Amino acid sequence: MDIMETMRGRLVVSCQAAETSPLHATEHIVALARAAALGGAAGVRIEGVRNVQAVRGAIDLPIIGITKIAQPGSDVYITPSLEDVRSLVAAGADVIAFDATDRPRPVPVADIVSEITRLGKAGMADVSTLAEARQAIAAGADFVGTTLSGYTPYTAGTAAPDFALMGDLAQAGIAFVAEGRIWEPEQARRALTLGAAFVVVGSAITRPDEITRRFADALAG
Ligand SMILES: CC(=O)N[C@H](C=O)[C@@H](O)[C@H](O)[C@H](O)COP(=O)(O)O
Repeated sequence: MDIMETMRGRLVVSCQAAETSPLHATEHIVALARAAALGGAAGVRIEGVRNVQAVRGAIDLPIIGITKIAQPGSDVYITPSLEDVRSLVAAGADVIAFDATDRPRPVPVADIVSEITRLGKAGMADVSTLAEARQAIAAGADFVGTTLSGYTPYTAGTAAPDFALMGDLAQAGIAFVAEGRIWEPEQARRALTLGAAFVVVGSAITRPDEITRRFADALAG
């Protein structure tokens, strides 16, 4: 079956850990991915070539692969280069996600998309606005993710999750994935009713430090 169809209407879990997290090591990322698979995830989103390779060897689910590499003179850090695309594909990623925001970037979106297509993989454009989504689809991306809403200067402070953007994407007929700042199962369900192909949840499932802080802050009043 088409890789996208296996994830349609279902949950994909982003298994990532910041460099400062006690879960940063590859073995922990693999454990998080295994736990996601046990819990019923239809796919995982994994950062880093080494992590993608290790998770590929551990579970059978589709992998959305990304790198996060800071770029000099640019705020774009999700799969910024053609080399990142090639390494992620070689490591076993099924879908390559990349930053498609309208910010200065080392490599044009169209070139990233061409490389993903050349390698026979699906391209997921992480965007923050409807205009960026239109541009990414015009450049050949297979679908977009709402991943970066709230993270560009021009979307800072938007409601989380960005249901308005999801509604706009649906109305424009753009294939989209709901990702970013989803903390409740009810929000994930609502994203599907708005037309999301599938829903990606990260922090609320795989970042125990942030989950702890949420409870601790609630008690601190
Ligand atoms: C903005 C950015 O860099 N987002 C990253 C993209 O891969 C991850 O840090 C997020 O955890 C992921 O998108 C899932 O979102 P959330 O953790 O909010 O469920």
